[in-house]
Amino acid sequence: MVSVTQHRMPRKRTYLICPPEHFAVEYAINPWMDTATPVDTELALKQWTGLRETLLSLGHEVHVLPPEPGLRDMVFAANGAFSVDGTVYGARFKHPQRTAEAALHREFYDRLGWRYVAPSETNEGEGDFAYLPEAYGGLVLAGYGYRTDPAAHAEAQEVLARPVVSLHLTDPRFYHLDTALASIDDSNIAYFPTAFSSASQTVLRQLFPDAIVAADADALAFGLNLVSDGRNVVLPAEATGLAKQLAAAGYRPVPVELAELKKGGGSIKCCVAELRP
Ligand SMILES: CN(C)C(=N)NCCC[C@H](N)C(=O)O
Repeated sequence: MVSVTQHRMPRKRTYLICPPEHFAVEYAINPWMDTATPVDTELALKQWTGLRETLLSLGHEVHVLPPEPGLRDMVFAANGAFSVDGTVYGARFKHPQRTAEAALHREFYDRLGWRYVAPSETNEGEGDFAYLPEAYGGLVLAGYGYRTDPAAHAEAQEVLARPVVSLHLTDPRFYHLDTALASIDDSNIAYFPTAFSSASQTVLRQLFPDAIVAADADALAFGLNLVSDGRNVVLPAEATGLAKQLAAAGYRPVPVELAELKKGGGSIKCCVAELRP
């Protein structure tokens, strides 16, 4: 019998998502992508619609970015920017196949009237940046090793005026921070230690002694590619062990099936950008 120690309070969020109407695997820029494996775009769209309905049913505000023909990975909306307190640090994609997405995200924030800062350094938005508003007065965690250049961490710190902690990703299967680490509420995280260098593991242990540590099977099921409102944790249905750990810690796991998008190397969090006014 699991004892729940705490009742977690949700906080209403605003999200940006983009339908996988043009999703396909026509190039391979991460170890999960295989151009020989066919993609069922209709199934991807059906699963994505389930994700959208789940976010709405939890009471969140959801904006939809129109997809652009030819931009196969645009469904992974989290990579388009990173915002904190109404300031948007724009993305600059590493791979040319995704470069054009950044301007479409910029247009979205311009329409909202948010302050948008164009980056000089390569960075893939919320794929490699996470924000914890109540940790240490407001802390940014940032990944590097595969996509985002460490120089972008210093740039983000200047733009967002929040301390940025650099974390070194060392396993190519976990090529973005959000494949290996997630904020589960405003001050705590869940993560998969062995995706990080041993020095970064030490830093994470020091900063987050109460973190939930994911097992290999859940991390490989992209279990950490989750979206949490502080109580409801929307995570891939395959990550059953992590769901149990979260429930034991007082969170409410909300499993969602999104397996078709895993063929592109992403899951729930990759599809959901959080807008922080
Ligand atoms: C959690 N992840 C990895 C993301 N935040 N984004 C997914 C990007 C997938 C895309 N094919 C790419 O390789 O860029």
